[in-house]
Amino acid sequence: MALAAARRLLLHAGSRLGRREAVDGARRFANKRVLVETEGPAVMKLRNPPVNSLSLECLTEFTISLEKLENDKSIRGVILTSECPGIFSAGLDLLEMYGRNPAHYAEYWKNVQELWLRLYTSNMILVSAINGASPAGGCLLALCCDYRVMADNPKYTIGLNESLLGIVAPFWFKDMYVNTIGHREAERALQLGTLFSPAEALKVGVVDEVVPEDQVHSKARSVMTKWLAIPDHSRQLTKNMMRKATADNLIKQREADIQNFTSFISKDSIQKSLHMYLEKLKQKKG
Ligand SMILES: CC/C=C\CCC/C=C/C(=O)SCCNC(=O)CCNC(=O)[C@H](O)C(C)(C)COP(=O)(O)OP(=O)(O)OC[C@H]1O[C@@H](n2cnc3c(N)ncnc32)[C@H](O)[C@@H]1OP(=O)(O)O
Repeated sequence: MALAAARRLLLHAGSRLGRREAVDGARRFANKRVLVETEGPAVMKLRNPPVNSLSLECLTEFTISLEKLENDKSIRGVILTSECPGIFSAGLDLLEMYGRNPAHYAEYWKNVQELWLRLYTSNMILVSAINGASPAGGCLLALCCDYRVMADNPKYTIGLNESLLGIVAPFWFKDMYVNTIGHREAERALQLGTLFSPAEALKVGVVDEVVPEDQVHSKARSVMTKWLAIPDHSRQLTKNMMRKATADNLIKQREADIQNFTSFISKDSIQKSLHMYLEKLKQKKG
């Protein structure tokens, strides 16, 4: 209830801010964690430092920004990228899944589902400019896009690495992975929790193109120009034909998926795995 009210407030605040910035001449709107520029091809920048983890607030602001873009009929495509140096997104926020209560887990998961459904079934053209590390939920965001351009920096990796954390990618993450890289590659990468270098990601099909780091944005823009040349109605119907079954698979069992996530993540053994993983992240800093 409190979260729904917060969402309404954010939506209201977001649209006020959007109007004010538009009056200033810069066609952009922003909330704290997502900046959207609508001059030229629309660009959505995640800015939730240090690592663009998808906290509940970040998910909410992302979903609201997307909703606003979908409602603006002049926007046909969006480039998704990051403002955090070296990080596209560290994925779901581990602190939303660790040490909380079942009601929180359920609320969080509902918002993860919501963002995924909106992104994956968006009528807009989505191109990701992957300018940094993109594990798990970060990879999920990229996989929702129609085209993925990644920076050629071997320090940046991408993939669904959930099994390394002692957790399991849900069936709809898996479905999208299979749709993108095929069953055999997905089966292997999911079990091993593979984080692919840009070159490997290109080879296996996790990304469509790898370019020098300073060209990621210009390449994403030129890809967008090419896609914008296709009539919307035929592209949208085709996208819908390709993606509907995968989205419907979640839509028909959303509540059961929330229950499943909540009971899985609440288990002592899973909480212990997450604790160990968080400790490992801390120790890495030394
Ligand atoms: C039935 C279904 C059940 C479950 C399904 C759940 C599906 C889950 C999907 C997910 O997305 S889980 C998240 C997976 N993400 C990761 O494994 C990434 C972990 N992070 C990293 O590998 C690195 O942080 C990095 C993204 C490569 C960046 O490295 P860098 O050296 O630049 O930063 P550092 O590691 O020092 O991190 C800074 C700071 O941020 C915290 N952090 C990192 N990732 C997350 C995260 N995903 N959530 C929350 N917090 C995160 C990290 O602990 C550091 O915090 P500190 O400064 O307080 O120590």
